[in-house]
Amino acid sequence: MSLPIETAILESLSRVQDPEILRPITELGMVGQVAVDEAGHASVGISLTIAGCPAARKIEADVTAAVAGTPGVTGTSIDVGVMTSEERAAFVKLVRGDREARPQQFGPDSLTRVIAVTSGKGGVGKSSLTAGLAVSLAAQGLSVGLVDADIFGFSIPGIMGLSRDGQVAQPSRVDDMIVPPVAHGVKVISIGMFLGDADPRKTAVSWRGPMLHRTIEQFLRDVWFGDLDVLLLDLPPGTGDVAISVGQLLPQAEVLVITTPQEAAADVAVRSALVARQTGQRVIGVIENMAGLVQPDGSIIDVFGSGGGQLVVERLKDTEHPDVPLLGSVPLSPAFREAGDAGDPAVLTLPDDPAARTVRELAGALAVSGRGLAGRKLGLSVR
Ligand SMILES: Nc1ncnc2c1ncn2[C@@H]1O[C@H](COP(=O)(O)OP(=O)(O)OP(=O)(O)O)[C@@H](O)[C@H]1O
Repeated sequence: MSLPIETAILESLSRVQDPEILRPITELGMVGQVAVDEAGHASVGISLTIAGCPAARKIEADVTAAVAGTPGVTGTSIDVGVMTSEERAAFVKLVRGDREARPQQFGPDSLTRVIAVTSGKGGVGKSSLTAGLAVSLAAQGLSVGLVDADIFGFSIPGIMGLSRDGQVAQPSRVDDMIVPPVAHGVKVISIGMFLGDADPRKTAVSWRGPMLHRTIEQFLRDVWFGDLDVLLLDLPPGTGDVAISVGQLLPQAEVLVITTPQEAAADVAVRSALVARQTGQRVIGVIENMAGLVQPDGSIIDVFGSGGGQLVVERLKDTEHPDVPLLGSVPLSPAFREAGDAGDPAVLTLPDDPAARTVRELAGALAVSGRGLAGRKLGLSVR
């Protein structure tokens, strides 16, 4: 016996996801009346959270395609409306859960693995590798968030393709819930998204410590990330206020240290790792970036020398921390840089590029290394 056509339409709509929340619109209270006349013409009502929300056009197009593609439907009319304030409040509660019961999204009891990426010097490729790891982890099916905590030097929107010609994607606001834009399957938040109409290429953020702390706190508290497998943070280079705030707010975070092969970069990278340790965070390894450039004839030029990654590892090892692995060495690659500058992460667009391949392999190793559940509260109770 075939399903009533209205049920079949709902079944089709259950495969339409809200592009920011990443859940089916049928679960989010966004589908209203579904009616089909005798000729097979379907009329479907959908309710969006706010008028003109960035995701609206995509939702409408996906709904139209899903309804039109349902067997038996001969025509479609989609009625797009906006939720009432009560419906919106119910939506926020459904998505975010009871806020009072869960005030801190990434507290020590959270099951999300938090990885902060640090470096000593600027320009060593920390943001590029953080973005590459995030995109690769998402491509492996994990639910991934990315916080650009490099407030003064934010570059994540550009690398993730969320900033084009001075226009940065904005988060949606549903009541007091801030919904981050999604790029390449990763939920991304950056101070660059809160500059209003200002062109981020010509705008500087110059804040002192308390303001920086509040911003990071707000990113972690008020931005809705949903249940993440992994949250990556792109820290500013060095050992400043943000690194200390992140250490205080996320003492359970694991820390990845990025360095170049130069000794001068290695020295400062060690210092930023030591600050992370002082706040209780665990250094899970070192990645050397901008290592040997492979020439067309197969020979390798060590533009930035060699050995910096190993040097950082040796200096971070002591009796209390005997295992600090050198997780990998990412070669210099002009194509990797061009892809990042264009906002098209090389890990997706350049499968054979040696740098992109190494970053994907590093993400694969991180995904299986997990931080484990030993010694952690799981929030379970015996009834
Ligand atoms: N392996 C690589 N090969 C070639 N270019 C690279 C590589 N890694 C990064 N780059 C390029 O180097 C430049 C600096 O990288 P990125 O912005 O990621 O550094 P950063 O350490 O985050 O700097 P800052 O902390 O100062 O923002 C970018 O143009 C990036 O595309």
